[in-house]
Amino acid sequence: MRTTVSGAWRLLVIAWRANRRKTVAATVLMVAGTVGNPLLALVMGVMTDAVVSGQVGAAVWYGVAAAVLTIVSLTFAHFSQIFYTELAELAEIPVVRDLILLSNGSDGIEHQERAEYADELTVLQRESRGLIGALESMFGVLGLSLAAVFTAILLAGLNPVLLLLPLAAVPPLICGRWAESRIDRAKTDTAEPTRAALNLFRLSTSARFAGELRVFQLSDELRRRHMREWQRASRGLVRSYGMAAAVRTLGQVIFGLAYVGAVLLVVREAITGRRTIGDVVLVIVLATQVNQQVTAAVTLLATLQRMGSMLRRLDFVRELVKVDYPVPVDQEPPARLTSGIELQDVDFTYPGTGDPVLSDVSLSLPAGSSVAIVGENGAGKTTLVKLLCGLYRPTTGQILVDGTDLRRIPAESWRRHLSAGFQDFVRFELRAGEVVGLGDVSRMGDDGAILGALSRAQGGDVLARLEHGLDTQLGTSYTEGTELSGGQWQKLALGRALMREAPLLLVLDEPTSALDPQAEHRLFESYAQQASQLRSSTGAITLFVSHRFSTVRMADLIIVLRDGRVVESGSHDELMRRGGLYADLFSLQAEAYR
Ligand SMILES: Nc1ncnc2c1ncn2[C@@H]1O[C@H](COP(=O)(O)OP(=O)(O)OP(=O)(O)O)[C@@H](O)[C@H]1O
Repeated sequence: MRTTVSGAWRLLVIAWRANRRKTVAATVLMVAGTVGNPLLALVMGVMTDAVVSGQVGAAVWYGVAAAVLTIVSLTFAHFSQIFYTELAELAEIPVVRDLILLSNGSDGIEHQERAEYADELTVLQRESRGLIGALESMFGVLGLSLAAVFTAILLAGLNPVLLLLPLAAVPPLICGRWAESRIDRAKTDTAEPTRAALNLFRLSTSARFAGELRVFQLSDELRRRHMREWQRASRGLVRSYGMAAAVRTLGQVIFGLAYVGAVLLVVREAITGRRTIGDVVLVIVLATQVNQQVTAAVTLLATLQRMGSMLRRLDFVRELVKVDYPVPVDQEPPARLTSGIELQDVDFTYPGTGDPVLSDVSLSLPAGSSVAIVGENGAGKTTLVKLLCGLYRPTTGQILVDGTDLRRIPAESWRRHLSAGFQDFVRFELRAGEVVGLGDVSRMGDDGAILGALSRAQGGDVLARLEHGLDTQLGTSYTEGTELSGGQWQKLALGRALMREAPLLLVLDEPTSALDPQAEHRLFESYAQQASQLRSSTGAITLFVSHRFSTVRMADLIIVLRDGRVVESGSHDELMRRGGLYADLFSLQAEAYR
């Protein structure tokens, strides 16, 4: 019950914040519409008595009143609907905004690895569309509560025993609530197969994967898997819907028996002359209305309960993404790096997994240096990059930025001083200028800055081929959209990474994997020039991950990772002289290119 009441209250607050005038109008119309019903029953009762006793004039007036009340009941609820549908559209915005913020607005991304978070988010995304129905229910319940009070007063006036009639409404209510919780539980239990099925659906319908799916003839296999997951989810849901329907029917049957009893009671009193025919009409109409009120209340309360659960889920996810800060977050990043970034005895294990991915990593990245990280697949390179970006926190050990624990620097501030290009970059389907400009939102409209970043990213050739230059709409989601090759998309992503001209740390995690070796080489040469300027202005560190040793050798410091541990570090010449893993890998690749 608490979920329903608090859900209704929160909905009212959401509606009020969305638009006060419309909230008041919707409430007044809805209340007037529903309260008209019990009044109509009263008028019909007295009208019947007037007819029976031959008072023609009074009977006509009562008839007119009954007609007016009927029109009010029928139309006001309808007009109210116009207001709350509009309200719901407005109210949905903050809820959706909350969902987006919860998915992407938190400091780290640990929570996104957690299954319970993903499950809750799946249900939330599905349920958030139910806001229109929920607002309707909230106003409906408001009107029904008032109507129920009126009805109870009228019934008590006839015979206090009839007050038991609204009480008979309790079993259907309890049954309805139980049914709704059962459905809610089933939704949580089936969130995982639902998510898997949706992912498979997206995979099967996205143009991006179409080529691979065709070549490997995977469409049947994906369809089979999709069907299996969907059936797994549906089985659980259908079972719960069936049980819920049976229990709801049981509640209605109990009420039906009470209804018949109430009518018989007043009919018997009328036969003995203690009640008028009008009273019989009144009780028949009122009892019918109580039945309608109860049926409506069960449905409306179920919707409200569902929305209450959704809002509670939102709170749960909000709690989940909250980071507890073991140290005070009270430092700002330096304006320029003087000593650099140091990792001290850093261990890291992904949340929910057992094996450490990084162990005992101690490193010093000097201010103004370019650093390359190399290692085999799965060695932990990307993980190290994510720790430096503050997307995860070390499980033990610490990262110091010019001597300050990174945990003491607010994530927001640190990110303002970072820039990054990732291997799995995002293909934003926007205008070309925006795709690059997103790297520094404050200068998104600055074509000069965008062109500068693109030229540093060696992306001038991509722009030259676009019909409307920076204004070209990209992506296949648009009729007019131009599709780019993987390497062209990557050059724009690189441009995005180079939009911020004075970051303290620039991270390039295999940002050139889709480029040919010459393009990658040219890019890093050009970047090396820029880096030397940055070195003197901000002491920036450039950290890049690459499997191409012709690029790696240009770095001031090369770090070699193996199984999450640093096995070697030094300049190219030092590492070659040492003749260890780096020298082996370098020679192997040089051989292959010969
Ligand atoms: N989100 C995650 N949750 C759990 N384990 C993960 C996650 N991401 C990576 N791992 C594991 O951490 C290890 C290191 O992965 P990481 O991506 O850091 O390697 P990498 O050196 O960048 O590899 P590659 O060269 O293939 O990109 C791998 O064993 C991987 O399975």
